[in-house]
Amino acid sequence: MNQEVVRLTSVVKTYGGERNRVVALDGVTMGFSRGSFTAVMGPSGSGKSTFLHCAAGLDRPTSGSVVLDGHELGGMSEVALTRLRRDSVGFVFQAFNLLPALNVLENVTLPLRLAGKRPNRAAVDAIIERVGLADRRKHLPGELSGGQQQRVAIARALVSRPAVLFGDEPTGALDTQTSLEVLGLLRESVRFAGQTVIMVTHDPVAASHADRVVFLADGRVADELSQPTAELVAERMTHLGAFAAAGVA
Ligand SMILES: Nc1ncnc2c1ncn2[C@@H]1O[C@H](COP(=O)(O)OP(=O)(O)OP(=O)(O)O)[C@@H](O)[C@H]1O
Repeated sequence: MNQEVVRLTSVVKTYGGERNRVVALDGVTMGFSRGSFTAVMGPSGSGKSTFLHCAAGLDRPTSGSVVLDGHELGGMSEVALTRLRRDSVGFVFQAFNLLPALNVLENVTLPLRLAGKRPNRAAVDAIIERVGLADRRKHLPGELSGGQQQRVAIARALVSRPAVLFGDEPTGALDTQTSLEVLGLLRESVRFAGQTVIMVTHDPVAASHADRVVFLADGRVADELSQPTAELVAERMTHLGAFAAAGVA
């Protein structure tokens, strides 16, 4: 089934006023099917974060439409939007954003408890097991490695069974080996649990774990790659001037 979970149509997002207008997204049209893993790449300032915020209902486009999990976000009230984000969206950031005084189990179940839902013990245990932290359930974040903390954040994002998991540089703070573990976990959640993942990254190796890479440049979709390899992704990025501009290549 190739049902779309997120669709952006002609999305424009501008910041500033008459005199200092910045066009962050300049007519982006893009769909994401259920159970797909997409990486979003592009040079610095190309609109990746803005895209993520608009697609996830954290920010409203200036014009155009965003449909998330069957809901057109345009006409929704703030309350309805908050509820939709809570029920349909999971987030994983570069910074793990765990609560330091809560243990693994408490951090993972926090979104459910905040939503007034009683956590299903078996389901929570299963997700903690899936991220490989069954023997760390009572540990505090400060007692875990960076990779383990990010795995807690992923478990927390997945526990409410979101329609989409959004990642904003989820491996940005991790070393190469730990990044691979975290990417493997995301890949697994797509392959075996049918999770939809949309991840912004600067790293061609991270992007190569996705099914598809979408390249943004100047707020527009500049290119797309299916079944990417790190080499092909790096080559496309070089074409977009990303690495040259960043002084990487
Ligand atoms: N709150 C804001 N106010 C004004 N301009 C903004 C704001 N947020 C982003 N921009 C501008 O919009 C454009 C796109 O920014 P965005 O952060 O989406 O890019 P990005 O691709 O995520 O960049 P990076 O890779 O450096 O994080 C940039 O020119 C940026 O300066």
